[in-house]
Amino acid sequence: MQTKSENRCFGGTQGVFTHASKATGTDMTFGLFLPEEAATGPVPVLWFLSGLTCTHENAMTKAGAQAFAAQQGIAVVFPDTSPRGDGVADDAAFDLGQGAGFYIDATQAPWAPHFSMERYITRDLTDLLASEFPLDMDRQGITGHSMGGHGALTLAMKHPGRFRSVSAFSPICHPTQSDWGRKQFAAYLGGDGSAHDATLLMRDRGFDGPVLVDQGADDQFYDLLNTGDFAAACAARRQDAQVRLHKGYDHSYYFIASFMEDHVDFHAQALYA
Ligand SMILES: N[C@@H](CCC(=O)N[C@@H](CSC=O)C(=O)NCC(=O)O)C(=O)O
Repeated sequence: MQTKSENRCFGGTQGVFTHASKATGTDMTFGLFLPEEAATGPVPVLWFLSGLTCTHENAMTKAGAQAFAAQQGIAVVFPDTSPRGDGVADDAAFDLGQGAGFYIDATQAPWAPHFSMERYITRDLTDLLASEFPLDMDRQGITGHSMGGHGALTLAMKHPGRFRSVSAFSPICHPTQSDWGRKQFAAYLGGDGSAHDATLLMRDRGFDGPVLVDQGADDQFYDLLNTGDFAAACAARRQDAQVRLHKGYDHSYYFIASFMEDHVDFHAQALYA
């Protein structure tokens, strides 16, 4: 692992690191905010999975999570959204290929050799964080935005027992019924992505912990997200969940930053219970 940068931030440190990943077969970059408390012992960790076109940097610099994470004594990890590089497959469209890994493991050419983002997050980066940083991996929460909200909800339900709490900002909630999902599952998996659909996972499995979803009512991508389907699946399952619609807010990081405090506090409540 290589340290790319470290900056003092709200009494803690915002770092950026690169490491070789077996899952992707590439070097990967991530950001990690460590609060002051990490100097004296392991702290809980909150994952932030970013959306289409993002690197590790968007949420790290625009979401405003560090101030609230510092107040709660929680670390925040900001992974990249896909493998990258000249030898890695890509597509001209912004919603496929580099910057659009969808947090699944591709099985189809040309994506399969490098696009294993579920394995990257849940094995490689998890193992690295546990071995290199003062993090309490028994206390993990996960959140994300849009494609990253899909990643947070689906990884939480597909890996029971790993995350104590899950939240999402403007998540892609029902990708098998959306152009943000069908196209990518067809390319990466060669077909149906039902096993990676938050609404279907909620209907069939649910989550053993609290769920929080925030959605802007004036989101320009609203029709691609299907928030109502996820809310209905939560209701049918009687899931411990809040799904909130906020008038006037769009899909941007201004929306995320506006509700970040609520999300960090929501996770802190579960992580310190
Ligand atoms: N370029 C695209 C829109 C891309 C976009 O809005 N990406 C969002 C995530 S969308 C779902 O995953 C994002 O987070 N962008 C980065 C940012 O810093 O805002 C288009 O033109 O439609």
